[in-house]
Amino acid sequence: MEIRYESSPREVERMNTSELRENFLVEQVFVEDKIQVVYSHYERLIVGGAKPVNNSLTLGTYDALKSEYFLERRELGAINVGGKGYILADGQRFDLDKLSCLYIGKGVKEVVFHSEDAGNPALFYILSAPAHASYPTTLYTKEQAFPMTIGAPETSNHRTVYKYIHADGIDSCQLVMGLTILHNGSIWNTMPPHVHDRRAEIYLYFDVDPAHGVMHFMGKPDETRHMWVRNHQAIISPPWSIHSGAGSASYSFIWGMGGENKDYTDMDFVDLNLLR
Ligand SMILES: O=C[C@H](O)[C@@H](O)CC(=O)C(=O)O
Ligand SMILES: [Zn+2]
Repeated sequence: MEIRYESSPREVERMNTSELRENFLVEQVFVEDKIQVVYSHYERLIVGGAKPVNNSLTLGTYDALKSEYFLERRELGAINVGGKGYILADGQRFDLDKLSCLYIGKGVKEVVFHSEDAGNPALFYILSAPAHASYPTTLYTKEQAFPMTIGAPETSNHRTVYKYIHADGIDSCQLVMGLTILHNGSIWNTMPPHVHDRRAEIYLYFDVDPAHGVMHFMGKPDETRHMWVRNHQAIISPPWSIHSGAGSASYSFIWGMGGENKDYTDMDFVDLNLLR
């Protein structure tokens, strides 16, 4: 498991492209027949992916956690961005079509990821946060996820937001998770941008055409930086940073957070005149 430490706004101001990418971009989330994870010291979020193809994949624990099993002191959300699959949580089976989300609570000892069809494997995106209590393991399909359409074609940010794990959705300790689908022809996510110093956020870009990409913007609103991001890559966004992107074509992304509250609407919007 790779460990990523925090960087201060002062450090980020001085980073060049490769330093920004080393600190904030996760280049490979899905590796065939592996569970791949990165431990971020921002809110101690663990981000990663499980891509079972020829075998099922069991979520083991990691040295850095000093725990008997992964979810001993953690909770986890998994969203499938690939073909049909299922997850066994202590033996109980949950089927996940593309864009279904499974929340797995603290205390579940065995988590196993399966694909239905090796020819079209499931891609389980994983986000996990420390947890102090156990909430029920719960599945939401995309249809259950409170779709909300925002933005407009005129501003190239027309998009539908699906909220799965949050204050009014699936219960959790601190994990918040959902996804956003850009409408055809719209390219901007989270524009106008916002910050929420109470929560760190992690993005996974998906359904990005391989011939295209997304320019992702981060940094303090008056000190922005950018990174070119491809399909199935993740971005770690510090609490003080904006997180926004413009694609060379439409795309989708999963957003997930941990921190002080689970209130999706708690965002401090940035006046576009103040961006630098
Ligand atoms: O804090 C919330 C997250 O940044 C995302 O929900 C924003 C988003 O999906 C969007 O505006 O497109
Ligand atoms: Zn946000």
